[in-house]
Amino acid sequence: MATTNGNGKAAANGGEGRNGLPKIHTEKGNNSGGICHDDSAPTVKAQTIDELHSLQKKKSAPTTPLDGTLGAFAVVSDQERHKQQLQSISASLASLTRETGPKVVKGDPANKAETPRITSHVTQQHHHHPHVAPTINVSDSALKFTHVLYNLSPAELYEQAIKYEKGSFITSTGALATLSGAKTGRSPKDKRVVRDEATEDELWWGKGSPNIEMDEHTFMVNRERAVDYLNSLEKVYVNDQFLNWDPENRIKVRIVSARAYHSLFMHNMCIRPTSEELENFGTPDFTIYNAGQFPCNRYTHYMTSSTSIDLNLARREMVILGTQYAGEMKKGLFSVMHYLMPKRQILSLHSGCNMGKNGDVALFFGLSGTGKTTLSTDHNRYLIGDDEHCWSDNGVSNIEGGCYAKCIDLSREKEPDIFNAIKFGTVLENVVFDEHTREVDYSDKSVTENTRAAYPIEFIPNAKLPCVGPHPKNVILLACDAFGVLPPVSKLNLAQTMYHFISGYTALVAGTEDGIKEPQATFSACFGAAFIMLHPTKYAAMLATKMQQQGATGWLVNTGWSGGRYGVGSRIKLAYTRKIIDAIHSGSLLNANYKKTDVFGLEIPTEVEGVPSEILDPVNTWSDKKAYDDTLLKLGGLFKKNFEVFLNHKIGKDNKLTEEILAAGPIF
Ligand SMILES: Nc1ncnc2c1ncn2[C@@H]1O[C@H](COP(=O)(O)OP(=O)(O)O)[C@@H](O)[C@H]1O
Ligand SMILES: C=C(OP(=O)(O)O)C(=O)O
Ligand SMILES: [Ca+2]
Ligand SMILES: [Mn+2]
Repeated sequence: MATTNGNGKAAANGGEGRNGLPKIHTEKGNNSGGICHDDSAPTVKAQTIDELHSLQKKKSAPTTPLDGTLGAFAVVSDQERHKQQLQSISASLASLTRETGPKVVKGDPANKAETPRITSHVTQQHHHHPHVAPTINVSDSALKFTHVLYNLSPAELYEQAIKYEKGSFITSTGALATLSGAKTGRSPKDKRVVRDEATEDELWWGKGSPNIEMDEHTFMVNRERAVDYLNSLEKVYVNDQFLNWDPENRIKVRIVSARAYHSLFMHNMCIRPTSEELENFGTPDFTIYNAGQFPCNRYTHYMTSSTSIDLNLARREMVILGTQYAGEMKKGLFSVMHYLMPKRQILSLHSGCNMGKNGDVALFFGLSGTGKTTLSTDHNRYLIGDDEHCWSDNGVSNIEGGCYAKCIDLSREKEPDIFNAIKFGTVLENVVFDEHTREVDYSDKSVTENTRAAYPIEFIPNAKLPCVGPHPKNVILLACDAFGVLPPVSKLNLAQTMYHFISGYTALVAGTEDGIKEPQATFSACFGAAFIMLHPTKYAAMLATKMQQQGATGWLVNTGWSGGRYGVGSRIKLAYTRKIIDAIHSGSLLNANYKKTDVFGLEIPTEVEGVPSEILDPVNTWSDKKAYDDTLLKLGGLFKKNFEVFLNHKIGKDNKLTEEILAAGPIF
């Protein structure tokens, strides 16, 4: 027998121990006879290493109790349920051009000890036949098993990601750092929606619409491509989860994906079923096939790149090819809700939402990066959700079960709740970290500026669970104005609220891209045109009705520049914006003194507690007054031009409101 010393050299095990030192003789009993006892506890009862390992894991408790007289019945129905579950998954993965669905089996193929529990072969009559004789309808793909990793836990998904997915690491706070591949943001130009008999009349098509058409056949081509890709893999991840905390309007979603990263992302972002709800899940209302590693075929009709995100409302399916950016899944499902909910007279909102101790609810509308997540995550208020909500006759409900925060320049001081939510279970996308300590450098943009964290909403200490609340009292429109001419806060009347809601203004800043020398205005109807499915005026009319009914107040908050445009002035301090938001919540801003601005005709307060009064009217902060006037008129012109397409649209049935909205824009 030989031991190895610190230098990797074998040391003779005679009178010398490690490093050639004499062996330590313990005093225990008289018979120690030169043997070193470093552990006096009884030894583990295992004959082999495998046996030892098997002691580590105990079976998860079954959700159906197996006791008493119901025992036999429960066992049968449990088994039956598992069989139905697998058949349902096999049906999801079925090729529609060949005879059979894939044989699916639960569990990791790497765990050889796990014998296939039930196999399911969708369209074949007999289920247990290990040797399928190939027929003319069966290709080789039908001969293999597709292993299904079904609703794995975060710990299991961590292990999968770290073992099998390059770029997966545990950070110093326990989050799972991942890479989303070549795409680090959404690809709106690659979104396609099936235009059929029903949707051609229902949906918003044409100029300005996010819905770029494709036909049913092309969808099926891409669907088959995704399904074949997924079935060609050794294993796929399947998540069965819910959307919408309003129990009457809950939607069951199934996400089939090839990466543990995607599975954990959706685990965090959707509503997590209890094990009992999962047992009785049944057939999903909507299914995503995420084959993001596999490109679409550019010879396919309607395809203009190797990325395609395809929505088929009739089939209740979405196919993702050629992008691994996880945000496509959550925002894709949001589009689906933007279609389904208005059909039920429920307004879907691209907004954050929180509630004060007294039950006052605020909505935060805004485009990407304007502050929905940051400002709805407020230590003094209950978080209902950071991004997607429904407003029904009963109040508001979050669509999701998690948050998706931007991480660029994240700091513990400025955003403590988000910072602390980045722990075990959280997916951290595209961040850079120290290779040894695994401490994340949130200022590093080497991979992308759009670094993100996805965490379950309960990681925020004052989350409101269940994520529902009463009718909103304040509707806050966030615009990150890189021109620096919009006031930090303005109080809006209903017509102005609708005008700005339909306009959906924010600005993209220049600097990161070559050639762009000045900030670019973006107008995105309903502060989320990329996700709406109906014409913007449909959502606007619903919002107007609801705000009128509830007497909610509209506000426009500029979270962008002050004291000059981008490059000259600076971004309004988050601390000031928070003070402004506090004053809106408390009601103190409602009763402040106001004056009206030129051009946009906005009501601005003369004082807000904790905010220097001189910044409240942007003209005061510009040293070059001529430049201010020119920039203000320039932005006013951009608003006017953008609104032209809405001039011949009526907002709901109310002629008077429509006229008021048209008059609520800039006047010069
Ligand atoms: N005055 C401000 N108000 C809001 N956010 C600000 C402000 N100044 C800087 N920020 C930063 O802007 C970003 C807003 O992003 P986020 O809240 O994720 O937007 P959204 O959820 O609307 O996409 C955060 O990184 C935040 O730290
Ligand atoms: C995830 C997104 O949402 P947001 O930036 O609004 O948080 C997105 O637009 O891709
Ligand atoms: Ca029709
Ligand atoms: Mn957000």
